[in-house]
Amino acid sequence: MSVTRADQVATCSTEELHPPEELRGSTVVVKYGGHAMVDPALQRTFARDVVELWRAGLRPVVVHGGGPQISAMLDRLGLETRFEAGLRVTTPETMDVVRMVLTGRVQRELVGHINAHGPLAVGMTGEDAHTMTAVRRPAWVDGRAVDIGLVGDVVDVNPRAVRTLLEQGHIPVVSPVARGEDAQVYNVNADLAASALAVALGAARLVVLTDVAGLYADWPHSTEVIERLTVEELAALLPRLAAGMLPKMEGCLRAVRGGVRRAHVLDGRVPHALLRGVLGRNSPGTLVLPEHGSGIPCAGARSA
Ligand SMILES: Nc1ncnc2c1ncn2[C@@H]1O[C@H](COP(=O)(O)OP(=O)(O)O)[C@@H](O)[C@H]1O
Ligand SMILES: CC(=O)N[C@@H](CCC(=O)OP(=O)(O)O)C(=O)O
Repeated sequence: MSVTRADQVATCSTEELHPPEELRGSTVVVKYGGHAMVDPALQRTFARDVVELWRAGLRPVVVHGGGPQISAMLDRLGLETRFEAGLRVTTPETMDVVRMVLTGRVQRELVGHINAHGPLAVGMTGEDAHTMTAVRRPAWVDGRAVDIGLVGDVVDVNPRAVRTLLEQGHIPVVSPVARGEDAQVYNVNADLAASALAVALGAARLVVLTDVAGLYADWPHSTEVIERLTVEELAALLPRLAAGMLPKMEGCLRAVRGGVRRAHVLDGRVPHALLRGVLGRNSPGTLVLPEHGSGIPCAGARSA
């Protein structure tokens, strides 16, 4: 599988990895998952890649996760961690911790790593300038709606603040917290927040960095990665997906259906996966494409 080839990007620069013409000036939304932030060195490499994309003339927007970091803090505080269908059951007490860890810690660290290269990154949350409006959502478990507390689904995005930052040459780093019409603050899954923002910004790409090589065709029994699939194929597969991949692939589906030209799930543990995924020609991972017939899930699978 192409993980070894992805490693080779460590030696590449944007001189060697030119953005395709159609990507110049385009917005690329990058979702950086908490599980991919495995060590500070990798986070610094990620930040450098984001800056390389910016230098190559693209307009990157980072939406970060932090699920494992939130769970670790809840554990330290003696609070329970529980997920339903890949979404955290969020009490008001949990919400305080979610907000504190995401915007007070994870976002600050990423902004710091990017700004080691210049005054580029500006951190914000979906609450700021009413960028994301959410409504309370249940989790669907075995066809049944389960109350999971203060979890929100983004129903409206006002991209003005993010656009202004992009126009001024900044790199927005967005925490997945949103405000409701009821002024309640909601915990939003980062994959779904990234997807909603990508659609509202008219992004050319949604890139999702996680801790696996892509969408496995038969997880957890095999590590065969589905290379590419269409939205129709993904919609058919979605009900069979397990937690973790469920919100991620739902986010990819919503993004491509909403006009994003491609969504790409990549292994964020591989150094420079982002640069290779956006600028390289034969990137590993799983691609979700709009056109019918551009991929067949299992026939397009390869082993990790
Ligand atoms: N079909 C699948 N293919 C790959 N990973 C899967 C699949 N189904 C469930 N998973 C799980 O989803 C996880 C990635 O989601 P998650 O833990 O939420 O990561 P992140 O922090 O990047 O959002 C993987 O580590 C794996 O355990
Ligand atoms: C509702 C919900 O589940 N929210 C997520 C928000 C963070 C997130 O999505 O982080 P990852 O991308 O690292 O999983 C949570 O509380 O964990």
